[in-house]
Amino acid sequence: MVRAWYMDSESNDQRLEHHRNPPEFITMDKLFENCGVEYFSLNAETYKTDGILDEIKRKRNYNYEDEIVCSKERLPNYEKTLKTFFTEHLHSDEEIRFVVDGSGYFDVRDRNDQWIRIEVVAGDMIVIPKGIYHRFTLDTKNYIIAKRLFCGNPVWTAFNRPTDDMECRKSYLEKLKTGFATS
Ligand SMILES: CSCCC(=O)C(=O)O
Ligand SMILES: [Fe+2]
Repeated sequence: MVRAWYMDSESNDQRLEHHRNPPEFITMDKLFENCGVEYFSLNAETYKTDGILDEIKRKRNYNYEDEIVCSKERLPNYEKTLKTFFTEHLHSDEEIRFVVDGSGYFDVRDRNDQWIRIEVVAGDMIVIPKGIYHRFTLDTKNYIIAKRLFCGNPVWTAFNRPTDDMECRKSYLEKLKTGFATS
């Protein structure tokens, strides 16, 4: 079961859970309403044949797919790349990740600029909207494999905060006011 919670403001080890005291969880429905992050629960054992991932890809036009392995042995420039992932940034396209093995945390800024930590494990798929500030970290197990989906030719460019003049940022802020359309 996917979990998401508001983070404390401690700056110790980013790989720890960082709950507030007492913990404050948020459901995936509320997360979508709050900041437009979408969540799909898939079956990591059967996704190749059960048709659910295929249907999401078809409906949303995700015609590009590859796989990223984050582990000390297999991620090129391990330390540096993880640092880049954890630097607060946004993209001009959605960031779509489907976890097939391992686990990690996606942190997103809610509409009040508070960090929400989303714990992802095998079977979890999240869609981080374009223009939202976010970051990623491994947890203490230091291992995740995720499929990266994309509409068209992938662009992974990260724009570090602050980058508030970008069109995608402005349209994201507009959606915060008008609401996120359900797909
Ligand atoms: C779980 S995917 C690893 C992180 C990543 O690809 C990203 O932040 O862009
Ligand atoms: Fe990102």
